[in-house]
Amino acid sequence: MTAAAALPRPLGAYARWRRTGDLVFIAGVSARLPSGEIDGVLREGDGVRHDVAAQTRRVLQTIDALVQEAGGAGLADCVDMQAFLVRAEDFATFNAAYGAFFPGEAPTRTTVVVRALPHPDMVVEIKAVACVPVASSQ
Ligand SMILES: O=C(O)C/C=C/C(=O)C(=O)O
Repeated sequence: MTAAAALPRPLGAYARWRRTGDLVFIAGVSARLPSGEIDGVLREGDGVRHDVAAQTRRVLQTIDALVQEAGGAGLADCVDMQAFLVRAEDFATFNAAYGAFFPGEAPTRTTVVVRALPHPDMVVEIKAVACVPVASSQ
């Protein structure tokens, strides 16, 4: 399976990524799977629990694949991230899951808490900017 086939489709009229010069802009990514299901959603009886660590890992794996689709190496090319959380109390868990992906130099990052994301089962979304020199992506 190619990386492109394993990626979720956009939910609307936007590109998953766009390049301008050496910069690749990655549209906001959630834990949505190519099947349309959302990772990290645990149904328990009548209730539902959202695993922010699982969602964060899935989001970063998807960003990694998108950077590769754009011709880059993956997450290591990311220079900036903006993260959106639905619950401020998820920050520590989110931060730990996120940090495991960047043991060395990390991108700049801004995290904000929002009232809601496009689907009620999404608790984290991240958008990214990667630097992928044109010469290295051809
Ligand atoms: O791709 C996702 O699952 C996240 C969705 C984002 C949007 O639809 C959007 O930011 O407009």
